[in-house]
Amino acid sequence: MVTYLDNNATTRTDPDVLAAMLPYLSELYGNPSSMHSFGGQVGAAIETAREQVASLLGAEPTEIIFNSCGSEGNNTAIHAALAAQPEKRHIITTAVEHPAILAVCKHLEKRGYQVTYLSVNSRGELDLMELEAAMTGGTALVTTMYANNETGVIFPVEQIGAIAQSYGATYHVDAVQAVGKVPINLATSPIDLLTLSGHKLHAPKGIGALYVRKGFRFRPFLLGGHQERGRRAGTHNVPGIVGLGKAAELAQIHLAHVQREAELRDMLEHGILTTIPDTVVNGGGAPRLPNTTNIGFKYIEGEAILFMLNREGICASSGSACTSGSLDPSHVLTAMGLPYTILHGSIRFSLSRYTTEAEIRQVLTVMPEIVERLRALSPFNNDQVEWLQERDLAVAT
Ligand SMILES: Cc1ncc(COP(=O)(O)O)c(C=O)c1O
Ligand code: FES
Repeated sequence: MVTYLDNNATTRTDPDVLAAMLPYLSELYGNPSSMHSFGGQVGAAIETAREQVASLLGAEPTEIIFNSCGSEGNNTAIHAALAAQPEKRHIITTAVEHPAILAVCKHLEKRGYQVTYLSVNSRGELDLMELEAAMTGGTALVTTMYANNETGVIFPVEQIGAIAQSYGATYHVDAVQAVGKVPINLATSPIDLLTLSGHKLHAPKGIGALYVRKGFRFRPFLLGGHQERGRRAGTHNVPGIVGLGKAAELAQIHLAHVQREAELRDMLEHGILTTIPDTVVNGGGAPRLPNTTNIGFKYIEGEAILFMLNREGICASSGSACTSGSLDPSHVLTAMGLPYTILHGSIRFSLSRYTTEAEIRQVLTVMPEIVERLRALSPFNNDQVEWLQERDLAVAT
């Protein structure tokens, strides 16, 4: 068994979710769009799932569109917001978004759109004055994450939405990391569009949903059949949808106990910071998700720590799974203006409701020795540490 502390990359499918899905992978294989009642009974299960997801978000079932993943939700939301106000050609986003937002924005810049990338401070927080200053009558869309996948830092979405609304811009929130970890009530919020992804909340991979506020002039992204009331073509992923519904129901129950995850996360942070010198929690001073910690270990490479942890059966990450194939430092930590040694020596632990105290103790037992060994081996000998400290100072100013 592994000690799995990479839940922001993906989560284990809850056994109850799997059990709810199984009939739809076997005997209940009908197509919900068919005229016969064999397919129709499957349609009823989809509507139950829609209610379950809506309930977790404080939304109405008709405001939920099922799709394939968070990336699809983000692409669709940007497309829909621009189509709703085609005369407006300006988008505001942040420098720390997931690639499923940033890559779309880069693409749109090539197509003539103007994109503003809001900066963050060293704690990963936005400056709402910078947002206000960037807003114009030509701003079609403000799109920000709810919580950052690498640091867990939470953005003030209600305030951002109020500003967007006052300029007549659509507000989209990438809530892939937030749903199931913090309470969300869309009934009373200025959010127009919101993305979620099943595999981050104990449903399987390949299922997601987009919330579209009632009355929003929505244009579909995938064209074809009339599924999802003409808003997303493609035969329904019935088992995935049923699983997402069950996962949403369980997440709602779990939200009441999420404090336990925060306590284990704090225990991990505190243990590392007090036993290992030259360590820092990235985004530590900001409001954060209860399950995430991103810790910088100065003078060593994050990848080397991950390698050593892996040999102990411990799964962590150096950032988002999408970009971890590259050795470039994280764009999120870079945007926070962190010094060179932290940029290269940071790793993320992300917990879930399955995380146990014994697992946290295991990490706390092995970590000091791993860091000590790597620092002893580090090409940054003491002279270079001094050189790096100078470089950090130069970068920080
Ligand atoms: C903040 C954020 N947005 C979007 C995504 C993409 O979700 P999916 O993997 O379902 O496409 C992720 C997943 O890593 C994420 O963390
Ligand atoms: S989709 Fe986000 S890390 Fe891969």
